[in-house]
Amino acid sequence: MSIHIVADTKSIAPTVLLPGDPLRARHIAQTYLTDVTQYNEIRGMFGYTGYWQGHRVSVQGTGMGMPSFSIYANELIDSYGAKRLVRVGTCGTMSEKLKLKDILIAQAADCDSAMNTSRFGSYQYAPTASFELLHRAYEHAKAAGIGFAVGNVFTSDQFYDMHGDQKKQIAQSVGTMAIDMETCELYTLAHLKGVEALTLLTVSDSLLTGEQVNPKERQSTFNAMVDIALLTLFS
Ligand SMILES: O=P(O)(O)O[C@H]1O[C@H](CO)[C@@H](O)[C@H]1O
Ligand SMILES: O=c1cc[nH]c(=O)[nH]1
Repeated sequence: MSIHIVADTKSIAPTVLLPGDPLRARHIAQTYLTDVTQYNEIRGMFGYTGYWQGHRVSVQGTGMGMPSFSIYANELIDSYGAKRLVRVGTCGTMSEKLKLKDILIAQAADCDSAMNTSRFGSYQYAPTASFELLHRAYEHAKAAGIGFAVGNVFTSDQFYDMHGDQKKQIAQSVGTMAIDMETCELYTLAHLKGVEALTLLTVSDSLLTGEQVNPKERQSTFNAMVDIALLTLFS
């Protein structure tokens, strides 16, 4: 048991999928897993454990932003023994190479959050994915013939940012492809705690054109990302 996840120690698998939206956690559990049990409902941040093709896996909603994400990732690792964490999220594209509904396999995360400044001071740490998971995700995405790219994500503290245009320009100048709000914390914690981590992000909107995936289409595009995540983890 931990403060924000109230579950038996053994009720969470060592491999955990992490969507921001707890309803996406429920969708993944209902669509992909068998023998599912719901282990958490504290604060509506649903968590489930079940089996995918015989492999035990959990899926835990994390909320939006690094502070919320960090609470769930810390507790999953420290109190429940999570060893492989894969974020299955959404992002806004900032690159012509990454279209609506494509998937970004995030190799590293830029960040404007104060969390790593408070950890590392002026040392500019580079939060990166686990190479092995990244490499497997790349192979599976290529074999699936889906639209995807491997590149950096900018993890921002602010969805509505008065300096958003300026930050977008900086991100684009260094080839960073998309924006989310959690990956920097996932990759940092994974390195600090010696576990494996990867982020896959479906492009839900474009910072270039203002287009958005409509809610009906969202589910099927999320499914392509979850397929890649599960194949990456278990085959
Ligand atoms: O769809 P999720 O996984 O929540 O990810 C993205 O969506 C939220 C913003 O709308 C942020 O959490 C961002 O990272
Ligand atoms: O963090 C996010 C996620 C999706 N789209 C955005 O513009 N930002």
